[in-house]
Amino acid sequence: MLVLEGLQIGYGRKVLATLPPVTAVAAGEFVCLLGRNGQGKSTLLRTLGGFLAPVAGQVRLHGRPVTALRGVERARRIAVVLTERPQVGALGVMELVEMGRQPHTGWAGVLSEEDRRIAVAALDQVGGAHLAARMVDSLSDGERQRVMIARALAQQPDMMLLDEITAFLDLPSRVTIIDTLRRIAAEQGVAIVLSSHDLELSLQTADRLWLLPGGGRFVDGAPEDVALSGAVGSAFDQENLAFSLDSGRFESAMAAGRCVHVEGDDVATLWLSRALRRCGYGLEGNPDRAAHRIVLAAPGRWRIDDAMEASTIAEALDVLSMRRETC
Ligand SMILES: Nc1ncnc2c1ncn2[C@@H]1O[C@H](COP(=O)(O)OP(=O)(O)OP(=O)(O)O)[C@@H](O)[C@H]1O
Repeated sequence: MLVLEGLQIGYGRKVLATLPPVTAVAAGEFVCLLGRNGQGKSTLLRTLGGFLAPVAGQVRLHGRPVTALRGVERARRIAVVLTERPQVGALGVMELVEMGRQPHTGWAGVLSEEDRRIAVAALDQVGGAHLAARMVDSLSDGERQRVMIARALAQQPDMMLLDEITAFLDLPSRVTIIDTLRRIAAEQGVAIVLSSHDLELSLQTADRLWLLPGGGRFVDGAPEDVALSGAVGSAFDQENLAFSLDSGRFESAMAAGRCVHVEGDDVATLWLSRALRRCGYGLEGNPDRAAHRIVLAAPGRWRIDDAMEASTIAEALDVLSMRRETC
């Protein structure tokens, strides 16, 4: 559906990223775009939508350059959701969502029963049905974000470009919205590119990850391949923070020299690992590479094979009120 040919994004002579000769996105794919502040996520989204000319190369949607799409045709094919607060004046929520149908109405702009049904369903899909009678300027940031996503869904576009749309949402809402978008991509064949700072959620949910690690580079792959390649770490790691391949999370880099291996099949193993991380320990999957080995011998009971740091580790374990087993 979407083909990026020899694309370079940026402004004037300033090139932010150079993409491979050909990058294609199929209908139904859900792509998460990651990168630190200022690496070019919004610039890439604007370029994909045809709102900004590429420094080099071309973006084609169904074979046509996106820069050649105009007015209604662009609005039928491409929906864009930004984090910025829209200047909509005194507008009702339902009116705003129904605006998503405008590219599909005739020249008179009259909504049919079907248009209204689609708008209602779109608001429902983002869990916003209860907001239908509200005014847009009375909504919280998170509520407004749902309504903007609903408007984009009502547009029934071929491609959705979403720029940090989950920034204002609480965790359950973020997960729900991402699940909804994934489902819509798959069921309705919409290509979705979503920029995000939520690395862990993106790693878990994206069909594909696009990473802008800086230095003009662009990394494209399955989330697991991108993580295993070390690209996530090299893009985000800093002195006090490192991406752990063992846990798939960012961890305090201070932990690197204090590696422990935790053994046990109880759910407490997970929570013990978290407590240890918080206390500055790194988790190591391979016991031979760990400085200390902690064994959860039975529910609520633990022992440390290496006595050297037993007292410090004991402090971490105290958090869980676990009883030490003498060995
Ligand atoms: N119109 C412009 N002209 C020149 N440079 C620009 C313009 N707009 C943005 N930039 C610069 O391009 C770089 C990339 O900006 P962009 O907004 O795409 O980054 P981003 O990855 O989306 O960042 P963030 O995570 O902070 O939103 C930044 O250095 C920014 O200052």
